[in-house]
Amino acid sequence: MLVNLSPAINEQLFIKSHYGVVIHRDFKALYADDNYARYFGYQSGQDIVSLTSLLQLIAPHEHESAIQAYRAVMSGKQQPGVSSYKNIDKNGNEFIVLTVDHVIEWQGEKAMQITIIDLSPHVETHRKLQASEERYRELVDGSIQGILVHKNFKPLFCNHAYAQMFGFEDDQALMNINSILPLISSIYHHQAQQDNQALLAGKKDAIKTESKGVRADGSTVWLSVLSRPVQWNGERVIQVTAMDITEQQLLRQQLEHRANYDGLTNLLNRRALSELLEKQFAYHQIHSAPLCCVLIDLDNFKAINDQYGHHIGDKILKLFAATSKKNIRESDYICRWGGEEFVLILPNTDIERAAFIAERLCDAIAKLRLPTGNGYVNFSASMGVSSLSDNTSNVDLLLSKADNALYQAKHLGKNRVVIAS
Ligand SMILES: Nc1nc2c(ncn2[C@@H]2O[C@H](COP(=O)(O)OP(=O)(O)OP(=O)(O)O)[C@@H](O)[C@H]2O)c(=O)[nH]1
Repeated sequence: MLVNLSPAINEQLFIKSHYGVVIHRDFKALYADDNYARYFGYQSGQDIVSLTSLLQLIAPHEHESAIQAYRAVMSGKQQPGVSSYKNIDKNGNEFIVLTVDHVIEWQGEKAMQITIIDLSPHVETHRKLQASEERYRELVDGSIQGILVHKNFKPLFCNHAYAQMFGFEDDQALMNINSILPLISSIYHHQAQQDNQALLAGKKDAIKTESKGVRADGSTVWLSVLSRPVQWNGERVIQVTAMDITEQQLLRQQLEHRANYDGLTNLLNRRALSELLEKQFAYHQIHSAPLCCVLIDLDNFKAINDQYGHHIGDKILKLFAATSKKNIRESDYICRWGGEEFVLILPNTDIERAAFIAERLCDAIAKLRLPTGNGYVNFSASMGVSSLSDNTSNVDLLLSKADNALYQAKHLGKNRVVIAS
């Protein structure tokens, strides 16, 4: 396009412009406005006109392409257009400008008019955005909460805390994996997939869960997780915020264990068994299924304690517990009822079978020999067996029937099993 412009019009048009304009022939400036001059650190357009060559303002490695483009456009081989150049100001600082070329007539001859557009406001905005992204990154990286963004479990972003929580060397190592599903314990996969779909479909705003994670070395980590949908490069994806609650979880498990298990024998304690017995009793009554209970009392325990000491008494209690566990099924329950008294619960077991199990345990106990500092010690147990029948209306009755049978076993000479009548 050939545009005719007089120097006066040029002056009026460009002097207050946000663009800088230069007109040149073979890179010798014929005219430059003050804006153009200022981009390059000069005072006025006249300073540019005084330069030997405009190539001084272009990065040396771009000289050749600038010259070729000039020749092609001036000869009509190439249409004038928009390009970007790396320019150099008076102080040697490099900056990138957008240039728009026009072929014009200047004082009767063709010349090249270049309008340069100052990209610095955009560059500044970009720089500020980058700075704010860096601040965000610092904030996120400084967070003790693990933060991860994923799309259908493919990681898009994660902070140091998240990578560390899962035992990765750094966040990049975690970002290299294709899916975070292997970092979730398999029993939680189905739930994780359902939650992911519900969040992406907008059925839920956020989901808070506790889940078990698998670290890079295969060990487990307990997490409190908040998942919510976020926009990420124009896409709806999931942001996960996770807290490592392994310590709290272990503490909770320990407290739960302490509340339900006896500290010495690690058998269920009386409180836990009372609850369990109520449930079993109701279930077996409803389903008319056989349920038996065996009350067990170690014989002459006071004498053992007196003769060998309390610590040997404790060892016997532990040995009894271990032996009992070996002699019952997984579905049976053994509990320390108190002192040297124990209760065995045998679900879905009729009285004949229960008597057989009790006899077998009684024999096994009687055969045990515990070494002490003063030779070996033998011990025995007496047992009373009761079963759920039509006239057993509650748990207490089931236990008291077993207790009566146990009393008879003691009365008959101990180290024996008596079945409640
Ligand atoms: N070592 C030890 N002894 C305990 C523990 N709990 C209860 N005992 C003791 O168990 C003994 C039970 O004594 P008794 O109730 O008289 O019964 P026994 O000596 O076994 O007599 P029989 O039941 O008639 O055979 C008491 O001396 C309690 O101190 C315990 O945790 N460890």
